[in-house]
Order: sequence, then structure tokens, then C-alpha cells
Amino acid sequence: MTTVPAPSAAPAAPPVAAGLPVTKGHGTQNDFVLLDDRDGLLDLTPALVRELADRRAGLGGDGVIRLVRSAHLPEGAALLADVPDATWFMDYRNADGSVAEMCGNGVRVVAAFAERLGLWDASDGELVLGTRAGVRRVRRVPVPDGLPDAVWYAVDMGRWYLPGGEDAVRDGFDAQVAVAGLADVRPALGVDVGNPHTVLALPGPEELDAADLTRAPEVRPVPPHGTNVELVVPLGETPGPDGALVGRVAMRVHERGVGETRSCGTGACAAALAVRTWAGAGAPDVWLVDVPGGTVRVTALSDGHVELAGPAVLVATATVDLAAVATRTP
Ligand SMILES: N[C@@H](CCC[C@H](N)C(=O)O)C(=O)O
Repeated sequence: MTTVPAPSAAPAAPPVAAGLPVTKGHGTQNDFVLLDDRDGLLDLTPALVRELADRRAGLGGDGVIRLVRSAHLPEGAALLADVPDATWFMDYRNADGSVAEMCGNGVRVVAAFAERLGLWDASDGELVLGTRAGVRRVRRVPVPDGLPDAVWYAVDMGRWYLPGGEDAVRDGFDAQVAVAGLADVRPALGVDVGNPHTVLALPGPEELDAADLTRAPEVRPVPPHGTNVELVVPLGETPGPDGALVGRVAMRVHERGVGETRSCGTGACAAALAVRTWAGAGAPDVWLVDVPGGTVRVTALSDGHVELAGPAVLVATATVDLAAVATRTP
């Protein structure tokens, strides 16, 4: 009779090293790892961002956002000189570790995070948030008719412009973009909403589906600081609750520093503003933008600013084992 050797003692589980408290949230499924670093103590290196954002070896996210007192960052301290109530700063990083000026979905998710942390009470007025693109003001708003129930925030996204200037306004285009899966190089329009975007219109949903965004679209002339690329299909205009026309577009996006994401708030603003520019005089000021992760609303304001509104959801809190996320095998 064979005997089975007694099992040796199982190796002890590795101890949990330094734990980093995190919250996971998303805005129309553009998802972020959120860090409460109110006292500016965290060394948020590009490597740590990549580790946290890694969808298999880390927690996973399109970006990492650190909420920190403005006074603890040079960029934030500079804003405080002009806007003393910009107490809090959104330090946004793309999943590849790069720094970006602005994130429209991120601002709303940070507002939800600040409420959760007790740092902002929406009933007291706006959250005044510093970003690398300037101060952004956030408030709670009702969900527009016909959209799923959620907590919605509206953000004044500041002044937008066409980097191509008068020529771009006249021609409607200032770039050429090649997209895998689509025949021909397409004309496109650069739009700056605090960060760079290049928008191209497609004739219908078939081409929107056919585009292969696993590869970065090739933009000419090459944008000096890179660009986010939005593919849009105009879906028409219908009267809103007040009788004024509301435009609607469908959009997919390839984000600088990330890849294809299921939503991009600044990208939705750029897409709506490009379609409005192409439509010319009399085009609606209010646009609903359908992205794979949901719908946001973009409003061109009369002062040259643009407003973004949409949902923000916090889905989890956790403690990340920093030693474990740093151990990635190829
Ligand atoms: N997803 C964001 C934009 C994030 C930054 C972008 N990838 C960039 O590098 O400019 C949004 O919701 O706006």
C-alpha cells in the first residue's frame, strides 16, 4: 500500500506591506483611482500611477487622480494668488503615468469624492477646484429628462478655442487624421478645452463601429503635445424642454496617454463644439453626447466658456498593497 506523504506546512502568506487607501470611481465609465492626499504627503511617481492603473496587476483605471490642497503644489499655489477659494486641486494623471492639464469626467468624480470625504457640501454652493488648466467650478444639477437616474454635476470648463484660429473657423478643418479600419485620410478640426483634441466627423454609425481604436489615430500636422482624438457622428437636433433646439452626437475617443476609453468629458465638449462650428449660425448651444459609457450634456455658454454636465459614481474603497502592485511580471 502506498502512503501519501504528509503535506509540509504551507508557506505563510506574504505580509501586507504599506497600504494605500484608494477609492474607485467613474463618470460615464471613464474610470479613475482616486487618492485622498489632502496634506500633500504622497510621492505620486509615474511608476506608481502605472501600477495603480494597471487593469490586471493593479487596481485598474483610465487615470489616477490625487485630491490635494492647492497650497501643496506649485501649480495650485499659483492659482490661489488669483482665486483664494480654490482650496482643492485635482492632480490628474493618465494611465501611462503622464500628466494632463484637464479631465472633464474626472472633475465630476472628484466632486463626488470631495462630498464623500466631507470636504465639500454641495448645498453650500460650488466646489472651486484647481486644475492645471485653471480653476473649475462644479455644482450639483438635476438629471436631464429621459436619461437614467444618477447624481449629476455640471462644471464650467472655462474658455474654449480653435488653435487653428480664423482659418479653422472659415474652413472647418485644420488637420488630417488616418484611423485604422477606415478608408482614406479624413479632415479634422483641432479644439482646445484646456487640453488638446482633434475631432473628425463620420457620415454614419457604421463607420463609427468600424474604426479600430486599439491603435492611435495618426494626426497631421503632428500636434506638439499630442492630442486626444474624437470620432463623431451627428445625430440631428430636436426641441428641448424649453423649446430651444438640442443637438445630439455619438462619439468614440482615443485618449492621449490611455488608448480608447468609454468616455472623455473634455472630448465630449470638443466634439460638440466642433459639430456646432461645422453647423454654422443658428446651431444649438446645448448638445447631448452619447459615448459607449453613457451620455453627457455640453452647453456652449454666451461668455465663451463651455459647460459639461454628467454623472459621477463612486464604486469602491480599498487598501492597495504597494509592494504587491510593484511586483509585475512581464
Ligand atoms: N478622460 C478625460 C481626459 C483625460 C486627459 C486626456 N487623456 C489628455 O491627455 O488630455 C476627460 O474626461 O476629459
